[in-house]
Amino acid sequence: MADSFLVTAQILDGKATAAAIKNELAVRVAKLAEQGVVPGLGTILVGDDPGSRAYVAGKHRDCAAVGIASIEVELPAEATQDEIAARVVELNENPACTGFIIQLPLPKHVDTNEILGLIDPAKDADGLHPVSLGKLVLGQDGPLPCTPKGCVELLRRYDVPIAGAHVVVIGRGVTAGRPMGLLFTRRSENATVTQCHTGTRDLAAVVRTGDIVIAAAGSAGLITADMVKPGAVLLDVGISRSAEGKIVGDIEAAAREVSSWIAPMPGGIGPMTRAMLLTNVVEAAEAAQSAVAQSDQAG
Ligand SMILES: Nc1nc(=O)c2c([nH]1)NC[C@@H]1CN(c3ccc(C(=O)N[C@@H](CCC(=O)O)C(=O)O)cc3)C=[N+]21
Repeated sequence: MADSFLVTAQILDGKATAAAIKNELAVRVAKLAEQGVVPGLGTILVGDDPGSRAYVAGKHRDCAAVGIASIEVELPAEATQDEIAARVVELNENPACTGFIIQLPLPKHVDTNEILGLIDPAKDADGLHPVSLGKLVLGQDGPLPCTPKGCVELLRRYDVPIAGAHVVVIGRGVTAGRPMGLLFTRRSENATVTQCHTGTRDLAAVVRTGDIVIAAAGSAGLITADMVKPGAVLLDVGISRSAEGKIVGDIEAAAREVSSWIAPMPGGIGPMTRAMLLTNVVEAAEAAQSAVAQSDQAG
């Protein structure tokens, strides 16, 4: 009954969940340390966009909290393709760096795909290397893109059912929308996904069919309350800034009154994305360590 949802949605608290995940990771990092392994996250930041700088700083704070070492590479906005490529190769070869990311977007004069393709797939912490995305398509194990992985993890930790749900994704960007559809349609998630984008003819009609609506368009207030099926679960992934510099999501505030659960922006998927980056770094270090232990045993 629609009326039963005319109450404010319960919050999928990404900040609290990310904090719990970080506590779990700290234990795993301590175990690795006992075996002499210290995971190290590298970041490459090009230019001085204040938003990007703040995200990268947040990632390094997270690392410190969990016991992961961090390696910060910064380049000016004018850095050439070759200069950026050289720093990627450097991190590929640096044994202290077990995983790294290139903060996106890169300046316009840079060929982003070429740079992403230079990352050693074994050190791809973001799951955005073509090999990692290919593995996701093929159903092979590999690092998963952090934002979609964070969406699945948040829903799981609140016992929101995913299997069989109709998930409507709005957006097809490489970090969020595109891999979102790939993740939610895996056998292990088993959702039915409709991927919407700027070419979608009647967005409102499609969104209204969603049991779970994941808004990753980066268009402030795009999803309005009237588009939401009563009782739907909403994940707000889009990030824009208002004229006053406030963070605004893709989902208008009034939509909370019709939904059952919402991951708000901020406080929802952003912190989960960061927690999944740490998770990818720890998982890769654990996999490398157990491979070493096994070959030691084989003698
Ligand atoms: N290679 C690459 N990988 C990324 O994962 C990546 C990227 N490039 N470029 C930019 C986007 C954006 N992104 C965010 C992560 C966390 C928050 C986050 O934690 N936000 C807080 C608010 C932070 C604040 O107050 O500024 C929140 O939602 O509560 C936001 C945005 C990762 N991205």
